[in-house]
Amino acid sequence: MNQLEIRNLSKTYPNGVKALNDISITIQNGMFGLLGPNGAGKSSLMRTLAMLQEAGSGEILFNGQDVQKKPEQIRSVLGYLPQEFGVYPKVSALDLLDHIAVLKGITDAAQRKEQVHYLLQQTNLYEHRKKAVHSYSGGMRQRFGIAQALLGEPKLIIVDEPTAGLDPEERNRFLNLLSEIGENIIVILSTHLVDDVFELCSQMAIMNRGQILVQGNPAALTSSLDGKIWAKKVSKAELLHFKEKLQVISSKLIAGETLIHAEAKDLPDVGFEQISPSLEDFYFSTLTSFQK
Ligand SMILES: Nc1ncnc2c1ncn2[C@@H]1O[C@H](COP(=O)(O)OP(=O)(O)OP(=O)(O)O)[C@@H](O)[C@H]1O
Repeated sequence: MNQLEIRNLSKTYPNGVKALNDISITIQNGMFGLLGPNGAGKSSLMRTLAMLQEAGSGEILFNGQDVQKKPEQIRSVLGYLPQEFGVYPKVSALDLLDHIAVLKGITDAAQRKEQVHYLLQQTNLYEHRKKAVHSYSGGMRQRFGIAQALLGEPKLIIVDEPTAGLDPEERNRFLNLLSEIGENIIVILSTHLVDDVFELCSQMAIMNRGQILVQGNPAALTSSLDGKIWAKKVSKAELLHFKEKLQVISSKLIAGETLIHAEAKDLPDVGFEQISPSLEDFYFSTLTSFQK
């Protein structure tokens, strides 16, 4: 079992933005989802864990080893798929993967060939291996991103917003691939897509303004709201009224009508219907109570 321990991690950028504010969390094998709105600090945490930037203070331990004191030890067991993978040169997936494998220190040619071929197959890119990566679709590029992150058999994979811009079929294929990988290593998935976390992750945390607000198992966190979520379709005027009067956690336009979800122990008002909570309700409930 691998273990990543983050202790009292803080990071302030030179412009004064405190992107990480005393974060402590322990993560073990499996898929770990990190949810939070734009600007919450997810990417800052991912980049710090991937050792692309230094933390201001705090400790990161991987399997008991202090990562910041011995960065080369974690680099050798780390795979990282950034939010934007940059521009690909006009070379084939096969050649590019082979080249990245060399950079990752896999110097034995036979071993490299075996790993590159295996990963192209695992990510369903084998038949497209001779095509240039820059000609790939968004989903294929993301799968290529995972193939390169998996080179060197890492024990920790960090994936930042991987399904943004993918169509539903490509998204499914990508998520299935991630969940296969997540069985034996730690996979940290940073996203603002609540569904991705619910479908895939056994553990999760919600982050906002540089802090971890809550962590746990997605289904258990969701059921902590059992009996407390109420829904009603409302007009614009009613929306304002209810926002003042009740703990409205979300409002959504559905087929031209506004559907609100409110959190309350008992029936909040006439016309509200009790519904089973979703992880999205838990997410909005957490963010709403934090903002108050
Ligand atoms: N290099 C930087 N210099 C200064 N401020 C930064 C830098 N990178 C991020 N920030 C700021 O730090 C805060 C956290 O940003 P971060 O990108 O980590 O959030 P995020 O949760 O990943 O958001 P998003 O989903 O939009 O990527 C934001 O206020 C952002 O503007």
